[in-house]
Amino acid sequence: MSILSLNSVVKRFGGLTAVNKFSAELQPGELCALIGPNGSGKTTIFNIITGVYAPTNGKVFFDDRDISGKKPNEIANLGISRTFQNIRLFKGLNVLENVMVGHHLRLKSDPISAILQLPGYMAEDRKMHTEAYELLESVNLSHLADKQATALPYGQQRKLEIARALATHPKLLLLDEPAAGMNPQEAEELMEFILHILKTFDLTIFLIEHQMRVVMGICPRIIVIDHGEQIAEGAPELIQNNPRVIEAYLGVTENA
Ligand SMILES: Nc1ncnc2c1ncn2[C@@H]1O[C@H](COP(=O)(O)OP(=O)(O)OP(=O)(O)O)[C@@H](O)[C@H]1O
Repeated sequence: MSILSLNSVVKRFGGLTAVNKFSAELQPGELCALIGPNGSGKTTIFNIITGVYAPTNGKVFFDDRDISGKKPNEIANLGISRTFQNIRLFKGLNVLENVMVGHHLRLKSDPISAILQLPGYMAEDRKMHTEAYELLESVNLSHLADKQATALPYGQQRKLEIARALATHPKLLLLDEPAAGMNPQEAEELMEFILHILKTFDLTIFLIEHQMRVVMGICPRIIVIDHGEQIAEGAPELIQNNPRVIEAYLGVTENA
């Protein structure tokens, strides 16, 4: 049974069709890439999966449940988490606190309990603190727990963003260009990091990435989109040699 299923999804912005009858299935535990030229509709697909946009047509199923057009917080609560193209860490918070913000999404106590620091809230807060630290340990970032998040080297900030997304205990993690702006050494470390969290957290990962070295290096399956339509799907060697892909994408924008 697939964990994510997109059935003939269409998204129009006025006269522009950003996504056109796009269908795809992800199996539990998969690491699958979504690639395509700039403006081909990749982020729009992530925005539809996470409820930022409702599809104009078509359906999205997660864990066999129809999530098309549901609100972002409902979808996050069902177990989908994401990172963004641009880093969105909280300035003024340290590394541990940034992860705790992710944990806060799962808090059961109401805001009044938090303001009055009632025992129930305090116990939850302590638990969250411990969990956030354990999460940092499991991704080898705990030595940075008290550092200002935005003062970290670029590659570490990217990892921290992913760690924060994991704090909500997602089943499906969407990574939007995690290697953007990374040098080869940082990209190499990111690849190891992604493989590590895939195993450790029992995840399914859907990854948008322009760095072909990263995509071809770690993703057993790749979906290619052009002008909002799926043009190819398969293992890296098949994708690399697919004439439609070469014409649409690889020959034009490959920057790895
Ligand atoms: N909110 C919006 N309103 C109008 N047009 C939009 C909106 N969001 C995206 N688009 C358009 O939809 C098309 C697909 O954009 P999208 O950002 O999904 O592409 P992408 O493949 O993620 O591109 P990139 O690789 O450059 O990030 C583009 O033509 C874009 O300009």
